[in-house]
Amino acid sequence: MFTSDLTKLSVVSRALSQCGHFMLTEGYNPWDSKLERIKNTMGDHPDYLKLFLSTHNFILRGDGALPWDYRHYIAIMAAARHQCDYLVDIQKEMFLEHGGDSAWLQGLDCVPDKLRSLNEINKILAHRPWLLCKSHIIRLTKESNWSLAELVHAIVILAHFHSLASFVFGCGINDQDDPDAPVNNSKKILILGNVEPEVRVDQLMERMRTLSQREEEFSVEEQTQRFLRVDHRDQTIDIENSRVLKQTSGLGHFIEDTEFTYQDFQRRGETGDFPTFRVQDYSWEDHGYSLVNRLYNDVGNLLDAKFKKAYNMTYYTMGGNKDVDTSRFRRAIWNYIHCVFGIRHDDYDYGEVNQLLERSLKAYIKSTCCYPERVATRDFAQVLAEFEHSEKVHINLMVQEARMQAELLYALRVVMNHMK
Ligand SMILES: CC(C)C[C@H](N)C(=O)O
Repeated sequence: MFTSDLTKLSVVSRALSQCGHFMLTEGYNPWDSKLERIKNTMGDHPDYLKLFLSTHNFILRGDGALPWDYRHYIAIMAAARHQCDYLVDIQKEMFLEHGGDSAWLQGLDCVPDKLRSLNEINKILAHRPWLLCKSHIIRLTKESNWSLAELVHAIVILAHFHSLASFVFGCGINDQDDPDAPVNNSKKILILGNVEPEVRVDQLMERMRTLSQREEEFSVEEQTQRFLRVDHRDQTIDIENSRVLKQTSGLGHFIEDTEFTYQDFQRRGETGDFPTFRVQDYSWEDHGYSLVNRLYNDVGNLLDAKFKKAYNMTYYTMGGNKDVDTSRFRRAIWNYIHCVFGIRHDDYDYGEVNQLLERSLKAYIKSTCCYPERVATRDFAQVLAEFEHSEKVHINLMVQEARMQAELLYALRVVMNHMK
């Protein structure tokens, strides 16, 4: 074993012992060997890992409205939406270990109606969270007997496992043993076509410097156009994604309506039915955080710490360069992820996204967020050739957290409207 591996292992075990607080459940070790891959990959970023484990253990093991078998089954439903057999297998084991009825593992037809009724919001939150509306909440609470506390717990588990599936596929954890592994009987097609870097790291750093010296102001109209253009220029990303073979998932019994997938923001704009979500009107800090804390113990604090860490984390490095202020690059990534889910930060100049994120990086990020099951291990290896491995993992952590926050923002805004 190399010294760097040993160092990594010791930070991972330190992080684990520090969050033991949530793990002390009699005779229970949630970290079976399969989860080693996630821990080792996240172990590049030990401060983040610690916060991730605290939340993960809390939503599965801590105080909360839902019984344990429900928690694991909901996790299975969420991971199955993205065909993530790696996470589904782990959660199936845990479901059985905690007294779950093995008949339920035959599929949604065999679970109580209450659990099955979550299928609709699982699907919507995973692929088109902007479609969620009050009537979904009313149906679940009135017809299917969900209390709001139970429902918010379920929503947090769903969002957590959808975004964890993004991390698992984005970092190539699902098929780590064989990068060309056939997934669900079909061969993955690489999302990144030509992977020659379009922008070299030194050019990128130069662009960041230029942007930070600039003091241009744009009209509101121009700002809106820039937001709309971010994704418009990259319509081909979706076309390429739709070319990827339709997979016949072996997990189809845990989900319904398998054809329902992400729909591009731009196309949504054309129908005009779903306006942009403006963070100024409903933000995590001012609204989501306190609402989730109110309905589900203190989970808001855990989530908040994790979001902040993922957003602010920096080592001031970029592809072998030191002392680099990377904040503009990281902000462009975070805001681009929100943008693909139709979320806009009014005070941000979206022109920066197109200047700082090359097309292949956008394709990789968008696919990891919206179609994680189509991302192959080779995509991780090939994207951003000049960057360090740990920097690519860092980007995947941002994908995971920004995506989770986007899902929660849509869901919690609807819950708030329902409570008015
Ligand atoms: C995503 C990476 C380029 C982040 C960079 N290594 C930093 O420390 O800020």
